[in-house]
Amino acid sequence: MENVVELKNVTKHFKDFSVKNIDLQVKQGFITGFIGANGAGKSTTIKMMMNLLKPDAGEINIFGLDYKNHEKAIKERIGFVYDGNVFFEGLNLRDIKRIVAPAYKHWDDELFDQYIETFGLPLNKAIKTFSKGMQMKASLAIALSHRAELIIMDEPTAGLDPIFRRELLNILQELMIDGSRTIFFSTHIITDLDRIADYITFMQGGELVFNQSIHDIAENYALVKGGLDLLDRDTEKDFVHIHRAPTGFQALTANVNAVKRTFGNTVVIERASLEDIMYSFKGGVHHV
Ligand SMILES: Nc1ncnc2c1ncn2[C@@H]1O[C@H](COP(=O)(O)OP(=O)(O)OP(=O)(O)O)[C@@H](O)[C@H]1O
Repeated sequence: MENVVELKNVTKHFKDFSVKNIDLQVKQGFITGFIGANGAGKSTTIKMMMNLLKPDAGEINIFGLDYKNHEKAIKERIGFVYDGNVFFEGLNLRDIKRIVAPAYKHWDDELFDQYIETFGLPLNKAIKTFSKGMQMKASLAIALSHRAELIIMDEPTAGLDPIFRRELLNILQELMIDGSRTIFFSTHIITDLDRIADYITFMQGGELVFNQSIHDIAENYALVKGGLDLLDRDTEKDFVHIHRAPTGFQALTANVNAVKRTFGNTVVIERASLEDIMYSFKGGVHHV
């Protein structure tokens, strides 16, 4: 199976905000980074993927199964890691293991002990005494100990120091070696993505802007700089966003080949970073 997660036309309305018509496929065996500004709808989308929130419309399939008929089977195969204390605060990891293990068919006690040791976590200390990084590691250890095929994480690196963060990213990368696992995680830390992501899902204002491989993004997106006299109604069609200044324009294109055809060597073309792309879309999705 190529797509582990499939969202078709998924919509969720809140009073002042909607996630609209999301079509998203998450590919098996890859790490997908989920980006978007504050309030773009990332957590809402992740909650729908986890069936913690029901969509108002659309379809969600995980491992080709729907939640209506296969919730238990799906959840067995997902590890959910998110920013916040998932556990009862007074408990320690030994208690948690006792409570959580029977819930999973593929729970592996030895693997759990191994991760606890690798992550340097104490078994007997109450979770409430754990730092944010330790809590994240505990949550990940549990996800991994039931041999989750799909790991979904909502901002797992938020609030972690750079050393912990890099350690976590290395662990995630090691998990991918056998090729069968899939990781989908949201983050605001773009350098995390440069380090480990294969695909980027970008959401803005409740809409999906794109879901593309890092390679395709680098091939297609670019920053273009040139004189204002080059812009007119036709040439502007090559851009998703244009910033005009008295000295010239800077624009983002999603089709660098079209720009080359239109402008030849009258413009300067530079690589667009993910940050450049996010910034250009900040006013909302421009349908081009
Ligand atoms: N249960 C809810 N009821 C009403 N509005 C909600 C609810 N949950 C989320 N929202 C609104 O939906 C919007 C998107 O929120 P969401 O948490 O999905 O964004 P996000 O992309 O994860 O943001 P951040 O990066 O800041 O965590 C916000 O405006 C939020 O206020």
